[in-house]
Amino acid sequence: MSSPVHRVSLGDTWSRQVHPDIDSERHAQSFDVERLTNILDGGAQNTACRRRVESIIHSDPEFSGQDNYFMTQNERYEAAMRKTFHTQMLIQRLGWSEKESVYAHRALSGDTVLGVHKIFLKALRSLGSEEQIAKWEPLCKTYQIIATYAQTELGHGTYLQGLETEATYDPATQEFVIHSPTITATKWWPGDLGRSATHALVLAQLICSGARRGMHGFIVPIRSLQDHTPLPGITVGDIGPKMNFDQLDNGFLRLDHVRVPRENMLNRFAQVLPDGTYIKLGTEQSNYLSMVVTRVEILLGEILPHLQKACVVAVRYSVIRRQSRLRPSDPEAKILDYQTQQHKLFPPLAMSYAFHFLAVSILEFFQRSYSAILDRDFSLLPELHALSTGAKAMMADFCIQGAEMCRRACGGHGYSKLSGLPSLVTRVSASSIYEGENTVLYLQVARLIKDSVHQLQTLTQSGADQHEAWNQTTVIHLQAAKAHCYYTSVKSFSDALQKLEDEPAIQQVLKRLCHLHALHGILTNSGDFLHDGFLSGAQVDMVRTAYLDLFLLIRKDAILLTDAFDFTDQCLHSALGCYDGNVYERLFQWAQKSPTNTQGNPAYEKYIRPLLQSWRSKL
Ligand SMILES: CCCCCCCCCC(=O)SCCNC(=O)CCNC(=O)[C@H](O)C(C)(C)COP(=O)(O)OP(=O)(O)OC[C@H]1O[C@@H](n2cnc3c(N)ncnc32)[C@H](O)[C@@H]1OP(=O)(O)O
Ligand SMILES: Cc1cc2nc3c(=O)[nH]c(=O)nc-3n(C[C@H](O)[C@H](O)[C@H](O)COP(=O)(O)OP(=O)(O)OC[C@H]3O[C@@H](n4cnc5c(N)ncnc54)[C@H](O)[C@@H]3O)c2cc1C
Repeated sequence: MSSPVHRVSLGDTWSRQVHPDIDSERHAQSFDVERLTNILDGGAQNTACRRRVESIIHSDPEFSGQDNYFMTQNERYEAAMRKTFHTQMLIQRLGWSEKESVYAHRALSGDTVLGVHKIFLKALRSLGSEEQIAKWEPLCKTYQIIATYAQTELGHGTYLQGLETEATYDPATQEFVIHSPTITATKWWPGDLGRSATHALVLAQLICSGARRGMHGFIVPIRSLQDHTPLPGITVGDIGPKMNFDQLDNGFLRLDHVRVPRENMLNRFAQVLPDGTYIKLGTEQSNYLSMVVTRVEILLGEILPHLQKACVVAVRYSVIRRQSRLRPSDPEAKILDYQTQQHKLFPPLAMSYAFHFLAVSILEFFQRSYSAILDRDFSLLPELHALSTGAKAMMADFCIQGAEMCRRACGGHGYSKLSGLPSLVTRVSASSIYEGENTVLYLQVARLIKDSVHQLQTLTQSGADQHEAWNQTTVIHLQAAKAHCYYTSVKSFSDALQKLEDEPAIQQVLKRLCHLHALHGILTNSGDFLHDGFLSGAQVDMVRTAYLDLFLLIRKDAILLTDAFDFTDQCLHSALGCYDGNVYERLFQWAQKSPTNTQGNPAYEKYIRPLLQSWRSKL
């Protein structure tokens, strides 16, 4: 079967010939892959639009990422900035919409920068007044300024009430004096801050009329728009090498009594009048809204694609890799035919779909409730906060675990950067931390849950201090929150399947994944189900049997289920995961490009040759 006509191949020697071992997996199609792709995209028009964008991106050498694996941090940053620049030029020249720029980001596998500039823009729209949006939004959208979101400090990331950066109002000049009073007040981590941003939304403790008013956002110029040098009172730089995100200049920022006009405090939910009078227009947590917005948006845009791509690479590789024999008389087996390999890969594959439908349902809830919240009707904010924090924590956890399982399922070649899997694992690993550390976010959800409350009440009634009682029950709260979040992922998957009545073949295939996802959740937590008598041992055995029986049905559709994500080979950037399955030829050819093979051996003359000769000196 030839590649689908829309597919943008790597265009190298092996793209023209599909390996028979993967070709055979695409012959007996039990469902229409193209229709499933359309469902994942939210409609056939979106699929067509996405592919047009991908075709433009992949046909332009400016966007090539083929040398990424061999680059230094500096080279990665410059290459990512080049792609970001050219993407912005394309958007301006072709008049691309927000949707098309999202598709461009996907095509480039997030190998761009200025992502936090977009977070600044969302925070401006959430926390800024209409006047402030009217002033700063055009400057942002046309990149007349480059902004970052500077909340986390060296000393605090989770506990926002502990942030030390101060914004003291001076009624004499109607300015805020923004200052980093201690070393731990240094802003630390904000993306695009280290070398790119000209402005920062600095989250600081507001002090006015002699009182501390909590965390508010202040737009602070940090670099000259003429020559990009730091402005007076600003110390700024890059925080150094990280586990991944090499292309991103996460930075540090110290402010030495930097003055900004009163109009630079984002004032949708609070105002400071010229005389310093503070007027609260929202709740204590209104200024936390920007984090809710980002948590909802990164589910589909940043976190989930890493798991989906890891599944595509590992499943495709698992029908090419043959190792050992199922029976002595058989040819070597495709490793995907081993039950243990299915046990490694099918739960993450099922999660890749479950989390897609969960994230879509949360995005829909967000779109229904956001405008009301902006109008200061906060009735839906607690639910939105609980949903977004729970989903972000759970999806981050399972995408990290699942991507790592996919990497380990590919043996030695999964350890090679050329597989694309180590980069997926180390990049998605950040998602358990950014936009809120997972444990802390789960505990935000746990406020909703019965058993843990019972324990809390027992402790409080026995005289324990309320805060100590909370701390002494947080492990059980965490378990309850995780169970609750997993349940919501099964429920939203099941609800989504109800809407597929007119696609029976797709509904049936996805129903198997939904059942697998649910049964996997029970099996990995069977102790809890046995503990409170919800299931007997015999019933857990039935769960295991049903779980393993599903493998046989899912196995025949596995390649098609990964094809449906419709990632291009360039986007996967993997010698193991290309559509055509020619793994070994690509691994060998890509390795030749490594500088270790093209720049000679610097150690030979200095060390290897003397070492090889050293025995002579003993004679
Ligand atoms: C290339 C792109 C790469 C991907 C993007 C990377 C970008 C990364 C950007 C960042 O990382 S920005 C920094 C993100 N930092 C955080 O998310 C900080 C996490 N910490 C918090 O969210 C809060 O400090 C925490 C919820 C942990 C505690 O809040 P509080 O210290 O105010 O105390 P508390 O837990 O008692 O919450 C007080 C009330 O606020 C409510 N609340 C807390 N957070 C809220 C929220 N976000 N929205 C609405 N309500 C919220 C909370 O439910 C509670 O309501 P109730 O009293 O009615 O129960
Ligand atoms: C790649 C990346 C990009 C980032 N980008 C940005 C950005 O653009 N802008 C920005 O402002 N920040 C950014 N951050 C910072 C990020 O938001 C913080 O690191 C995150 O909020 C966690 O805070 P922390 O690092 O201080 O960890 P801590 O809060 O110190 O957490 C450390 C440990 O303490 C535990 N802990 C903390 N509080 C509690 C509690 N109340 N109860 C129980 N346990 C607790 C946590 O569970 C965790 O195990 C980024 C971080 C990364 C890794």
